[in-house]
Amino acid sequence: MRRKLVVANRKMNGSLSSNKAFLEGLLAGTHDYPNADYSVCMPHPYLFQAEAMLKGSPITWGGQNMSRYESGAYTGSVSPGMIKEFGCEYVIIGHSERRQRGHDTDHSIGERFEVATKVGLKPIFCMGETLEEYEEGITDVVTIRQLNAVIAEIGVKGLANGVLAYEPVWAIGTGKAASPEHAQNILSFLRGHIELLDADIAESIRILYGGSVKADNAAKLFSMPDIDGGLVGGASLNTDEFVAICQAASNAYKN
Ligand SMILES: O=C(CO)COP(=O)(O)O
Repeated sequence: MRRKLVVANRKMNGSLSSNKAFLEGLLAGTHDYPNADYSVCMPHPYLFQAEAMLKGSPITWGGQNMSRYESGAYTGSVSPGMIKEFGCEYVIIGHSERRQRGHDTDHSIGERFEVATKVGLKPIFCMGETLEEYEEGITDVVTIRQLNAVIAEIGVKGLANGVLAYEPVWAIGTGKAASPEHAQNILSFLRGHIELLDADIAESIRILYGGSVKADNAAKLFSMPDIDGGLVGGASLNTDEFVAICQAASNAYKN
């Protein structure tokens, strides 16, 4: 059975003092829920703080994006190696908030997946359809296009170095999570696609759901067989709510 993974995507939120309170609360609050994995993706300036507070604990940390280049004249960008130097386990790539503003394309995200793994980071690769695409009924076409762009870059076996996340754009920050059945259908479809290429990778890879995951819907979402955890935005800004989501993940594994 795959262990559930719950990742906080704190987006562009926090401060040294509020992060400290959150991380302390998370360390204490998840102590009794050892049956799932937890990670916190912070804005780059706070990675040093995450490392200082979480090193040696079961909770890992990660970045929210990175350049696809190793170094050079890219003002304002942060390289994979820099993120790795702060002890990160993960880096989010392909988030819709970056795709939508035209920063990231299917191809450049595939490249990021590859360079992240080269420095030992595990990419959390996000896919998902817009509301228009959902209403058109082409969620499968869109997510497979996004997934195939990464597979084209790294090969199906390369997926083993990362985590996948299905995040329908219409569910992000709206309070309208996908139904557990819809999320399960899409995750099962994506896993089935991978299975055609490599059954072992399909069986072992973790696929998360993201989009308005809250304390009150987490247990139902995590009870679905193909949902291996959550990528949590807004609810990760409230320590108690995020800990409740972690508890749901830990309980789902035990059940
Ligand atoms: O974008 C998300 C995580 O990456 C989800 O955000 P919300 O949980 O705020 O909907």
